[in-house]
Amino acid sequence: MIAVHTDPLAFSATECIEILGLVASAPTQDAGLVRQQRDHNLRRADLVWLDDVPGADWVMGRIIEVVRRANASVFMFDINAFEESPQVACYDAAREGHFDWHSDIGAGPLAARRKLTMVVQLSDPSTYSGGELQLMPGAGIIPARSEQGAATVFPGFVLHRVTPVTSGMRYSLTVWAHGPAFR
Ligand SMILES: O=C(O)CCC(=O)C(=O)O
Ligand SMILES: [Fe+2]
Repeated sequence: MIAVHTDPLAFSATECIEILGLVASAPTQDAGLVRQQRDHNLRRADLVWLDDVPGADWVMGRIIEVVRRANASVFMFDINAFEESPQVACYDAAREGHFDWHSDIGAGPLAARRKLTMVVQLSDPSTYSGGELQLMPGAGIIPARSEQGAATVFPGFVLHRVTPVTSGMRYSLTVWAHGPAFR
């Protein structure tokens, strides 16, 4: 099975800039983990839930299209819903923004139903350093593509992390697709 799929043109640079503009005026909340635990050693990022952002409906439409395409061509998982709001995270060098190794499938009622994760790179990679999304589907580490608008899609059980941002700010959009348990 291919464990990590990239759609390099999921969003255009212009669209990413538009999303960042919408999010800039929305209130943030300190990023929690699955089940709302907060462990700053594991994750440091500010979060905006896209469902709370006026004018962002079109983003969900695109997300559904990109995830459906990736699932139909690569994963063929049984997926039936997007049950959590997409989130935009900001990892800031001033806070050593990062997210240590984790998988996205958790014990909560929603997190337990996560099947696919999609992460979209919203920032121009020339505007920050560090902040690399890395995946470990097997023994080795696979770096995600970092181009603005590129989407990385992977099963929610795959270990991944974001290395500390050392300069600038990195914004990402994360969404989960849900369905019945793997079997
Ligand atoms: O920001 C990223 O690249 C990854 C975010 C992530 O892993 C998560 O929200 O679970
Ligand atoms: Fe994650």
